[in-house]
Amino acid sequence: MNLKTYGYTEIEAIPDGLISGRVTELRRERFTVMTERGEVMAVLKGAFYHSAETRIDFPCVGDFVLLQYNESGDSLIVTVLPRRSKFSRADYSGHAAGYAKTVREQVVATNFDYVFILSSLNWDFNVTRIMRYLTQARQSGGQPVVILTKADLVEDPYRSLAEVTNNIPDVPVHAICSHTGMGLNELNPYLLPGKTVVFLGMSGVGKSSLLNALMEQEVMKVQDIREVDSRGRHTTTHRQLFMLPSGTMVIDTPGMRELGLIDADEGIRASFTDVEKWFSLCRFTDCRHQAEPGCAVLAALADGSLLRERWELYVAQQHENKYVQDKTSYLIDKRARNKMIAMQSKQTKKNGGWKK
Ligand SMILES: Nc1nc2c(ncn2[C@@H]2O[C@H](COP(=O)(O)OP(=O)(O)OP(=O)(O)O)[C@@H](O)[C@H]2O)c(=O)[nH]1
Ligand SMILES: [Zn+2]
Repeated sequence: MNLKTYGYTEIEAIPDGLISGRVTELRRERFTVMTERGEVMAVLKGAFYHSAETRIDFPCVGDFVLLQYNESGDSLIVTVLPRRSKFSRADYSGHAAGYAKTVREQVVATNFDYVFILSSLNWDFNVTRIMRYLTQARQSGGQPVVILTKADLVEDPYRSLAEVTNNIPDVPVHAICSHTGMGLNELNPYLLPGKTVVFLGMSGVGKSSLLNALMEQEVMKVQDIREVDSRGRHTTTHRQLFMLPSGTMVIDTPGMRELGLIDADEGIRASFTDVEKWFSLCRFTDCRHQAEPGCAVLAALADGSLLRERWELYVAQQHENKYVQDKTSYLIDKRARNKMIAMQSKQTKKNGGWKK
């Protein structure tokens, strides 16, 4: 096995006794690592737990690492090599978002080349949301590509496609259908050997379906969603870095999926300083900029110093933000609930199982 297949570029010198590898899976504290000697199981060297300042320093799926190879047991990961791109999410450690004492950063995927921003062409289609993801994608260090899914569900996918292109002319946009294979060949230029892709997008947009289509087999269970409310359910297999027949890798971690819901508040703020600067000039500090007397926003709109389209885009983004936040807290609650169920069933097992 040549690790170059996995996108590895040699660093200057690997210290004696160590070999390099790429993390393909992470379950609790155990790692599956692809190395030149094949796939190995590994754990972190103890020093990690003492020296790592935050969880950012811990390896995650996609990372290139150096490890002490162990023929008869778990190998030991000693170093994480520098990352060229990464996605991280806030780690609320099981607390509700508002109550978490310390929100730590947790890295969920690294060393990818492309970020496929998936957005469904069904009724849920929303350019503003795509732009939010774009902000996130750009911050990650990967190259964004917008993919409009479920092209079979609309009469004219190219109208929406044009709408996206008009708003973000510098990013490639493709319309696809994972069921019929329509448009999939347009993705070939990105799907090169040794390259790595991550998918970013709301639950139910068709990430699993696209992965299955590209794998040319079902590796990820797709469950029916009700198109009415677009809520999808997925059962993730445990593999997290997939090797496509084309030699391209796709990283699909649970964390990456949650990221599809996380608030890109900062990104929005940074791109709307021209709008938010008016807020401090309103007479009331809690001004909602709707009909309040002395509202600087309304005045700026009236005299043209703030463009109406700009204001509407801002309001739309805020709206979307709220929706995403609600969905995020739903997920956090769900995670906490699952944890509790797991703990309870562990306890039940300890006590000799369910009484018949
Ligand atoms: N009509 C149509 N439906 C699709 C297409 N791709 C996916 N779907 C459907 O959309 C639903 C959700 O698809 P998934 O692939 O599970 O979506 P996901 O993004 O993985 O969702 P999560 O696992 O919740 O993150 C399923 O019912 C799919 O059959 C498509 O190209 N056309
Ligand atoms: Zn105001």
